[in-house]
Amino acid sequence: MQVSIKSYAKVNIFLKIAGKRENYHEIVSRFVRVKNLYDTISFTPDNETNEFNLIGDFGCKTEDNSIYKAFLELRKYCPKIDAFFRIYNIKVEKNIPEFAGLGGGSSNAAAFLVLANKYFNLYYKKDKLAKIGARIGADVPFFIYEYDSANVTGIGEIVEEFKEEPLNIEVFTPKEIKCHTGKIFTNFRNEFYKEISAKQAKELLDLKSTDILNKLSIEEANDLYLPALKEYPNLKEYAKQGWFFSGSGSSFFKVL
Ligand SMILES: C[C@@](CO)(OP(=O)(O)O)[C@H](O)COP(=O)(O)OP(=O)(O)OC[C@H]1O[C@@H](n2ccc(N)nc2=O)[C@H](O)[C@@H]1O
Ligand SMILES: Nc1ncnc2c1ncn2[C@@H]1O[C@H](COP(=O)(O)OP(=O)(O)O)[C@@H](O)[C@H]1O
Repeated sequence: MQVSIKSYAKVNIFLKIAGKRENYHEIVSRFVRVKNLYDTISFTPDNETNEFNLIGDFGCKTEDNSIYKAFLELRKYCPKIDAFFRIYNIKVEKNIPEFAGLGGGSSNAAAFLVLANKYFNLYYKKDKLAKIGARIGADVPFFIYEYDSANVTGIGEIVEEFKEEPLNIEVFTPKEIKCHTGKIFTNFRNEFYKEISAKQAKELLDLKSTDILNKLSIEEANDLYLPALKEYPNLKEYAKQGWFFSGSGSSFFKVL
């Protein structure tokens, strides 16, 4: 019986905005899993609290944790997990930095759903798990599908596998800069707003990740880079030649 799972980080090879949807923005993006950066989530049978017990080095309260939110969503479909998680802990070995544009919270929620689906023999299809996951965070559906590389559109709910050779990605996260996604989108909307055309979007979505990075500058690849730089000017110090910016930051990455 599988009792643990790797919860990978992602980077956005490119991230363009295609429009507004209420308080959110529609994205056009290539997501790639980072195979050498992951948390490990395990179910361990030594919970003596008789209540939901999440163990790990998190920067937020359990009630705000994406894994707890995923547990609450899944419990609506499968009430028996409530009793199970009074006896079992959820233990997380945390390696992915938070507020880093690496999708750690979303990845953890998705990994929990994928592991629970197997552990409890639920046999939910990926599409159903992705719909459950989308209620927790925009990037959760991508991680549910477990693709190495995918085109992600909408507000993260449309995920299409992109077949390409596996990429070896190096990530650098400036420790002292914690990027707040909401604030960066607000900057984008107020001062940097632009939309990618359907034609430009298709061109990027069809290109291999390495070709995209050879073609675009850091500013061109990620529409949130300049709004992030406005909010956190120190980011500039880390923007070395050949490095790109992931999500709403603060991580930079390059393909080795
Ligand atoms: C833009 C991405 C790309 O991967 O950035 P990172 O979080 O990885 O940096 C993600 O889709 C982010 O997803 P996630 O981090 O789940 O965003 P949320 O917490 O749901 O959103 C925080 C806030 O950012 C804004 N927001 C978020 C996503 C989106 N597509 N449009 C938005 O305008 C909204 O104001 C929202 O209230
Ligand atoms: N399991 C989790 N792991 C990491 N961060 C989490 C988790 N659950 C909730 N969060 C919260 O999510 C926010 C940052 O999300 P995260 O996914 O780590 O970064 P980013 O959105 O930059 O990719 C923070 O407020 C963090 O405390």
